[in-house]
Amino acid sequence: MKSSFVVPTDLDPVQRHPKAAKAGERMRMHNPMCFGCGEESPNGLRLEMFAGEEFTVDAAMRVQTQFEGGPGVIHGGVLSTAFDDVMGMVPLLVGPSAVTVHLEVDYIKPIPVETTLQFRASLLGRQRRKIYTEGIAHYGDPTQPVAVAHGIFVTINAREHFADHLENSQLSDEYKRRLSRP
Ligand SMILES: CCCCCCCCCCCC(=O)SCCNC(=O)CCNC(=O)[C@H](O)C(C)(C)COP(=O)(O)OP(=O)(O)OC[C@H]1O[C@@H](n2cnc3c(N)ncnc32)[C@H](O)[C@@H]1OP(=O)(O)O
Repeated sequence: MKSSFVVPTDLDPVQRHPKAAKAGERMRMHNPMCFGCGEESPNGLRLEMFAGEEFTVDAAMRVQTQFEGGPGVIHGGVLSTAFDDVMGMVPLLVGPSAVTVHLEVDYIKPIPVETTLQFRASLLGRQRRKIYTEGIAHYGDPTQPVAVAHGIFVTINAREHFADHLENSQLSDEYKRRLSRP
């Protein structure tokens, strides 16, 4: 079944945040311990994200043998994790931190292990705190996606949102210093 994801028509205007990464620049990790993009996450995907033109984010992921789900092909949950993280960087082009409230994936073709997937995430629109995004994954030809995802991210006040959970972070001391309540 194809996606039933609906973007509202009464969207708010958006502008690229003046401090957002420029096209071609690597985007900053939101958390070094993030399973998706954190450079210090011991077993994470370690995705490197690059800002694209307008409101797009690009990333590549080698499908390691340990990502196997069905015999010889990627696990669907690993793919959705990658989508979540790549699309989760789109709000940072607009400005605010945001977290996933809705994520859906259409799996179009089996994706063999030991291939390299290219991701492109795009902003579909913003309405109040909701940021609507789309992601595609392909092997090199964006017109032939092997999977397509849609996600809604809701902006948060990171200091408040994570305040009760900092103790659990693998970087708890660092976060308590940066984000704890005054
Ligand atoms: C250090 C830097 C870190 C930076 C952090 C960067 C992280 C990126 C990492 C990757 C992303 C993740 O994995 S994030 C991890 C997974 N996600 C989460 O843990 C989020 C859990 N959910 C929540 O905590 C909560 O639902 C919040 C805070 C997001 C929203 O709650 P709230 O503040 O009470 O707001 P609420 O009124 O409910 O919702 C606001 C608007 O969103 C809509 N909305 C809410 N849920 C949904 C939904 N499922 N589908 C559609 N729409 C929804 C509401 O209708 C409303 O629209 P309207 O009334 O305006 O029409």
